[in-house]
Amino acid sequence: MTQDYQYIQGFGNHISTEALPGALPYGKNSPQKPPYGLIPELLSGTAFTARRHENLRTWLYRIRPSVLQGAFAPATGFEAIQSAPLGDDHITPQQLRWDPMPKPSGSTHLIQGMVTVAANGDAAMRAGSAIHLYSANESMKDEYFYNSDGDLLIVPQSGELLLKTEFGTMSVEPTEIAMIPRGVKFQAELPKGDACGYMLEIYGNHMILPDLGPIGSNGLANPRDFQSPVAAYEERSGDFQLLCKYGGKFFTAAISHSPLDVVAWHGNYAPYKYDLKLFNTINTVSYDHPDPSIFTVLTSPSEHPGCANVDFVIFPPRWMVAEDTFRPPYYHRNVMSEYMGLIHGAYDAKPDGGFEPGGGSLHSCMAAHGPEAKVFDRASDVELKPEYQGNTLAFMFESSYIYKTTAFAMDTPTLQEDYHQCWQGLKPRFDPKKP
Ligand SMILES: O=C(O)Cc1cc(O)ccc1O
Ligand SMILES: [Fe+2]
Repeated sequence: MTQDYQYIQGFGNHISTEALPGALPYGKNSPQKPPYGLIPELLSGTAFTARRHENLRTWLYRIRPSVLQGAFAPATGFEAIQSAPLGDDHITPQQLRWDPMPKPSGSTHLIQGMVTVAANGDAAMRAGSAIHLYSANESMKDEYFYNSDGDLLIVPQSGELLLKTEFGTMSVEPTEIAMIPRGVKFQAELPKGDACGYMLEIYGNHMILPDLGPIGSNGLANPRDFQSPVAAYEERSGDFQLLCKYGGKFFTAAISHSPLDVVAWHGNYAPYKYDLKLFNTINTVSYDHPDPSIFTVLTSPSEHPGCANVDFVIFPPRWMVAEDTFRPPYYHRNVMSEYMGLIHGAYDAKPDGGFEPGGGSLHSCMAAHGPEAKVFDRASDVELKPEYQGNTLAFMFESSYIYKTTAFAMDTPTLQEDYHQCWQGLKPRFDPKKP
């Protein structure tokens, strides 16, 4: 049975939470003698001087400050995790698609089970993003991890992850997503065995909810449905390892206590989770196929207003009612690069095999794509009635910057060499005599 964890509702809130009563100092951040002898520590997610509405920071009240750790040394065993800028060896304009990744053979925890598919921008410049897959079969026990290079958006495809963080514990399962902000230390346990899924590492701006414009004040992902953990701490001593990714490289430091020793915290920089089942899906009730930006859950803005560093978009269960319309996604070429994954069910542009749960596709800048040939034929002739697309949950990481793929992505046997064939049977219907 899934244990219930406690959460605080709301996106971007200034939260106060304490695992022991009175652990938060009253009315000030750094008293000389904080309650319970705790030590205040500030975790900044934006520059001190970031504009107020973008400023993210949290005060942590912990048993030991984070400086109590050994010296970092390079860590091995994480070579599959790559960071931008990637080399140019694997650049291709080709449409790419992959089968699900095989499960690891040996014992593998979450971080050991990560492999990078593509990345753009530059981690050191805090611009762009990386797309990783994970497949794990073991809980992290004596290892804790934090990422200096970006936030981690975790999209489970199978299995539960119990994310024990400095801020408290979150359980995430398929249809839910979790965000672990840059710098937050955590450990992933697997309460129900094997787990796999996708991860978006965001080097650029933190994700926010998209503006709703004429939609009005409600809709899409509603802020109240996001959940941050309540404070929880462990006091644990032993020979542990603090793993860190910094500037694209992995490092490890010895640590003789659990860094998850935060007894209370207050602030607006915190991990959160969200259940995609709660997404309020808005779509046409007349004609034509709206751009998929209508399904944006979260967006990491670039410095160019309206254009994302990277968007997280979903294709949730929904009614299709458009009249006199080719209902599947239109054929298109996009300046934005589109990586798609499938959490469960089938995707309407590629329902006939090849795009499987756990698999992925990449249509990078200007790569032609759209429904496979059979879908084109079917959707061009089908009688248009209201239709519920129930068994589906696909998603897209969509970025302004070209994704470069990794050696893994291009050499893995899961890469489908014949992907482009799915379009080649398409027969033009052009008849100059039939306007
Ligand atoms: O390429 C895709 O399948 C994603 C997508 C879906 C859609 O409904 C419209 C445009 C688009 O890029
Ligand atoms: Fe597309």
